Amino acid sequence: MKLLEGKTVLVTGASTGIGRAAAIGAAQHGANVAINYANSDGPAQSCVAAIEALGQRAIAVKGDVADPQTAQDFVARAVDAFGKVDVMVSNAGICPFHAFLDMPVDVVERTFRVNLHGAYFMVQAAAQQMVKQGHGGSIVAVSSISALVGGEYQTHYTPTKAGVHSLMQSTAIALGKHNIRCNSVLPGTILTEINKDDLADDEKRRYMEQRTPLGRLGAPEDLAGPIVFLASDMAAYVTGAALLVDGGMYVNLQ
Ligand SMILES: NC(=O)C1=CN([C@@H]2O[C@H](COP(=O)(O)OP(=O)(O)OC[C@H]3O[C@@H](n4cnc5c(N)ncnc54)[C@H](O)[C@@H]3O)[C@@H](O)[C@H]2O)C=CC1
Ligand SMILES: C[C@H](O)[C@@H]1OC(=O)[C@H](O)[C@@H]1O
Repeated sequence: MKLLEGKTVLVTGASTGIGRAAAIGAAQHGANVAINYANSDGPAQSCVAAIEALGQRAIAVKGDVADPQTAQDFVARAVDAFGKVDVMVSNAGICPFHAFLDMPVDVVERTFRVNLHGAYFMVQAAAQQMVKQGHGGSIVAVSSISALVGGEYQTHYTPTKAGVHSLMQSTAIALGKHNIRCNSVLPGTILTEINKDDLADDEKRRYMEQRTPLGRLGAPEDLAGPIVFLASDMAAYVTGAALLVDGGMYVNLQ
């Protein structure tokens, strides 16, 4: 069964990792997909090609989500290409691991701007378009297990993920009257570019694996199903929710 047949899905930060898996997962479920990306064109074009190989349409739009204008441009380009916006997956994020006491100001500010401001303006731009269209929509934000627990080298990052989770709770209220649902996914530790260096430390990686009741760290594709579900009408009465996708890591105290 295809859960997103005929829908237009937008995904930010979709040239790699969880965003790419979500974009391809949406296409596997019948959606046309617009992806936002920040850096090199090659990975974004590869994602577009993977979607087209599934028989769906795709566009890639370059832009830094920290700039509010990027959100307006991304939504406008998606509407030009596909006529509407049904789903926004706000995924783009950074996590430059760093100790707290000597954290550089520019690292804090950039992390806040990309992860939290970026999500805010993307969600707002998508919601403005959905309200104009008048037939509801679904917004899924990629928050984190880090919205619920801390990290010694993530003092600038975990507040942004708590903020994204909180943003979905408040926008669920603000947008419910328009039948726009807002939910977040809270991934645990997923093997992607964002933590490649951090998990190159074998001891740390083994520790994280051992903390996970399912016995392995996650793959980007582990997020595709939960994101597609929340985006789809299968979740028609789900809004303001946060879905942990962490192999059980959060509940594993001892
Ligand atoms: N990998 C993990 O263990 C977890 C990741 N997350 C979140 O998942 C999301 C995706 O990250 P991953 O797939 O893991 O890593 P990733 O590094 O593969 O993906 C992040 C994407 O965001 C893009 N991006 C970064 N800054 C951007 C900007 N200013 N404008 C537009 N795009 C930008 C990157 O180019 C990249 O494609 C992030 O929000 C991250 O915080 C949440 C929990 C766990
Ligand atoms: C980047 C980290 O490995 C990852 O990011 C998160 O949000 C998780 O909590 C992991 O720490």
